[in-house]
Amino acid sequence: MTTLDLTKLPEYLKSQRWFAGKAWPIKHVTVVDHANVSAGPCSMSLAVVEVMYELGQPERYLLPVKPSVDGVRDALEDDDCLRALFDLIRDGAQLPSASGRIVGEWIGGPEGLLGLPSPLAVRRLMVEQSNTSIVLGEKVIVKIIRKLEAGVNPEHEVGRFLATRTSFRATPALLGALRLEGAAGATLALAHRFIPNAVDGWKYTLDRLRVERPLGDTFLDEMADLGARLGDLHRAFGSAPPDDAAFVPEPLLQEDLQRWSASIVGELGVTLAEAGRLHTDLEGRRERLIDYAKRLAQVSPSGQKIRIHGDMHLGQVLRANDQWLIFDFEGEPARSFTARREKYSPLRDVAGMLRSFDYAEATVALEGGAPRGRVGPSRDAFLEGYRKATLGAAFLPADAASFDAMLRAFELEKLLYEVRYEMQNRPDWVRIPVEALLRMEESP
Ligand SMILES: Nc1ncnc2c1ncn2[C@@H]1O[C@H](COP(=O)(O)OP(=O)(O)O)[C@@H](O)[C@H]1O
Ligand SMILES: O=P(O)(O)O[C@H]1O[C@H](CO)[C@@H](O[C@H]2O[C@H](CO)[C@@H](O)[C@H](O)[C@H]2O)[C@H](O)[C@H]1O
Repeated sequence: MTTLDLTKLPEYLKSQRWFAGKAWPIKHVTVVDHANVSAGPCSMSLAVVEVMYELGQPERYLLPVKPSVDGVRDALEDDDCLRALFDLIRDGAQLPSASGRIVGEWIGGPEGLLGLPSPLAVRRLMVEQSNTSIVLGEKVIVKIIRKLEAGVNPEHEVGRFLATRTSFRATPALLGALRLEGAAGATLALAHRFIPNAVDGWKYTLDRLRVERPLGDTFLDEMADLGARLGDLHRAFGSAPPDDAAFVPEPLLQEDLQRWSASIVGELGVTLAEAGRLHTDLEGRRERLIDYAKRLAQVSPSGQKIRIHGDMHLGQVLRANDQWLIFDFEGEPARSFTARREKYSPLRDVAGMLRSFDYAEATVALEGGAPRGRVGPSRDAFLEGYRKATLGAAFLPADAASFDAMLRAFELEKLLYEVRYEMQNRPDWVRIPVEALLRMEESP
């Protein structure tokens, strides 16, 4: 590639919202692969750059760039280039790159293209996100992934599995993807069906908590529905056939419970070491919390490990036409792709959503002193909906005591993740999971 001035890249990267390494001195940036795309008025290069830091692990980013007098210009500012990217996906195109190839994949069939206006109107999504999403013709949403990870992208893999191998439709359907194959291989972009007039579950719940005290029956019914949709999702994962090694359920073994328990104990150590200095009330509570994690290893194993959502919270569901849709199957951003693709107990997703109810209530309480202690019925309704939808499912633990001990341990695991996530990203919010940790310690 000739148009990319490498000396300008560190400064350029540091000015981008999606660049994760703003705090670290950059040693150098190299281009590890690139492909030139020329389509009508758009001429751009899809470059994969590797950022080496003075300290720490290197990171890779996708840079769709155009020639510019300043050295670098983001090609995603150009509507024609956004259309050209979508065309690569829709046409199942193949393009050579310097050391591999770019491959478009369309799984939406001819019906996925129905109603797409021509020319395609382009709208950028104005939300805080670590990728760049655009809406095309109000029918398709394309997420261009900025920070690239090695290995199989779970959102791509899960989207394809749900769309092609299951009847689960409570999700915006995956329509296609753009991949880079070769040594620097990665998923570069994903296209999903766009859901117009959708509100995300976090905003939806906050709005209800702000006006309804106590929460009304309609809201509780909606929470039961949400639990049922998560149950349906788990049933879809649990239905994977034996020829699908990445998805087929596996028996849950004692060693899984021991490994997960040990990992939570380890996370407890790391988290308390980091958070304990600022939140001294956490100090001295370690032993009781360790107990919750250790109880997981003592559960007698039953049920299965299946693929799960992995980062379930209210921001990962959409409310549209009085229905819930579950989306964003990326998993927890702090974990590697390999870790995010591991089969796990589905109760981990249930625990994630329960934590989100606590977050919602705490947020509204902080805004205006609305009373706490109102989300218990939502929690119960959600669990009831989940239990009904998964009655008799092979992936669930065989008895209620195991269900409760596992759920509690996974809530603790999520809480510890949240403490670390908030310390790094939103220090003002860290009190929410810290207080929940303290409450957990007090309960029987
Ligand atoms: N299929 C969709 N239909 C409508 N809105 C969507 C759809 N997918 C995502 N969104 C909106 O875009 C936002 C960002 O999408 P998301 O996939 O979470 O991106 P990121 O992984 O970069 O955070 C979501 O919070 C949601 O509001
Ligand atoms: O960016 P992602 O959506 O993949 O998830 C990360 O960020 C979430 C915050 O946006 C974080 O969720 C935590 O905060 C939510 C409220 O903003 C709350 O509903 C969740 O329960 C809480 O875990 C998520 O953990 C993190 O992975």
